[in-house]
Amino acid sequence: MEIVNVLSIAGADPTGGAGIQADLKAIAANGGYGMAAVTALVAQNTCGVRDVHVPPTDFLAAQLAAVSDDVRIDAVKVGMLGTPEVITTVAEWLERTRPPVVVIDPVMVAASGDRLLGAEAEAALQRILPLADLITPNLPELAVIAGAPVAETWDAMLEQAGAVAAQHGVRVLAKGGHLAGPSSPDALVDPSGGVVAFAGARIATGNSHGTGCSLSSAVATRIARGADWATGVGAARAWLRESLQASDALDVGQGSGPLHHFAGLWSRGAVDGAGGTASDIRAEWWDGIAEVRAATDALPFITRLADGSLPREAFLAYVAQDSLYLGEYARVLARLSTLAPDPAAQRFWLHAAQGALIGELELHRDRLDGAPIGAPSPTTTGYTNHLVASCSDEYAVAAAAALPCFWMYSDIGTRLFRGELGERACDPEHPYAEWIAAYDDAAFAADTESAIALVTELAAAARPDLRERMWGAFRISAEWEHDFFRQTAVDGAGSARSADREHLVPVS
Ligand SMILES: Nc1ncnc2c1ncn2[C@@H]1O[C@H](COP(=O)(O)OP(=O)(O)OP(=O)(O)O)[C@@H](O)[C@H]1O
Ligand SMILES: Cc1ncc(COP(=O)(O)O)c(N)n1
Repeated sequence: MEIVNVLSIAGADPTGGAGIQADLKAIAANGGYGMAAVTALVAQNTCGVRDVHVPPTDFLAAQLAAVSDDVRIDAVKVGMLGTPEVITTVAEWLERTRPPVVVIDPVMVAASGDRLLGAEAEAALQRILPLADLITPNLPELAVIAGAPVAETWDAMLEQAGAVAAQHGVRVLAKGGHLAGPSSPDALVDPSGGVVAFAGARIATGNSHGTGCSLSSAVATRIARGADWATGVGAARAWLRESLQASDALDVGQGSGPLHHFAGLWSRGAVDGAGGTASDIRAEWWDGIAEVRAATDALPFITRLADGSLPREAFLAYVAQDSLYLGEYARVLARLSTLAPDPAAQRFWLHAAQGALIGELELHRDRLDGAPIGAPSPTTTGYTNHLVASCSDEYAVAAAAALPCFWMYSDIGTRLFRGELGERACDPEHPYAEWIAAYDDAAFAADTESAIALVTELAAAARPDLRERMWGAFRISAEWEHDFFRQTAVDGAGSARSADREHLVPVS
């Protein structure tokens, strides 16, 4: 989905709880790109308003033109307007630019009781309201617009909202935050009289500075993203309630503190869980198994494969276990294909499963000449059991478990072929020259890159707990890769499990 651009036209709150500062946070938290043109600078904090400076309206007009001359605007939220001149400036700009979504929060009085709209501007407000798709008055603001006493009951609130909606031809979200009682319901009323009620228990907190600003920005963003009005208001309210519920976790000021705009996002992992990009994860995971890789390089099986001194029996024992392993690995890869959520990943794993089966057949037929393979060793069984068990977790974990087989094998194979693990490996007379050459398979290298990209992209998009399980499964598989190479490299000093020693050929 295209990221929507949402412009707030409102006053400023240097403590960040209301006005444009709250709007920008609310827009971001609800999935939009936030922009702000400032109508008034307000010297305020959580305890109250100290001073208001309204810059010349020419300058406001210049800000608005600077935005609309350059940027596609998907929605506008209008907050504090302050003076009749500001109202006229914004109204003229709205008439000229006709943004697709306009939400006006007719801010008049701060929660602290300080006026944010001059009495003389209340009349001018009537001019701008019809330019809105939705207005979001609280009860005192609704009363001023309706020219009636403040509604004290839900029914009175609905009646006033209905009258205002019909008079100005706009939807009205009448906010019940100021109603007495244990609930804080809102009502979305359209000009033809339709009402959608939103119930909600009142949240016990003294920190509700900026709820109105934040709600109207959230609704504008949700609508710009394609929600219908009832759904958009519902989603914005759900987010607001979550943020209000968490507001006591902040420690901002002595008075009525702000909402915790990002409480939900943070708890779902956007900050501490941010694990970086796929390429960060690639580097981190590869570094994370550096010790296992170094230990694998140093195994007698690898060093003696490289220098050509590996006994034939040990080599064949390895081939037999590898063949057994690949048969099971192919099943795991095929299972990954059935778990994959998209066709590209589904195809990739199926292709990899087929590659593993072909590898198994070739090993069996060409290297072992059809001789009996025997049973899987405890190490082979342990490794494949780990892969199978990972398939009982989420797809991403199973995919992470399958990765070291590609990655470590391809890495060792390439370095072996290039002589980086011993120059003798480059000698055409090397007893395993043909085997070593087969390691340098471009198609396997390409598949390895695809597997790394697939898994690290999954990890980058994963929730923190899932990413941690992925890393755990990956790390354990890397250990098994090491053990798998080690099992045929027993030097008689008990470096492998005794059961492995019994049916594998020691190298010494
Ligand atoms: N204590 C509360 N518990 C649950 N919801 C609340 C509470 N206070 C306000 N709300 C909700 O917050 C939104 C804003 O309502 P409110 O009536 O407070 O508007 P407002 O007065 O314009 O806000 P502001 O505090 O920014 O001036 C509404 O959706 C309302 O239902
Ligand atoms: C710039 C600006 N705009 C709006 C409000 C209203 O918010 P609240 O009623 O929560 O103080 C505010 N205090 N400051």
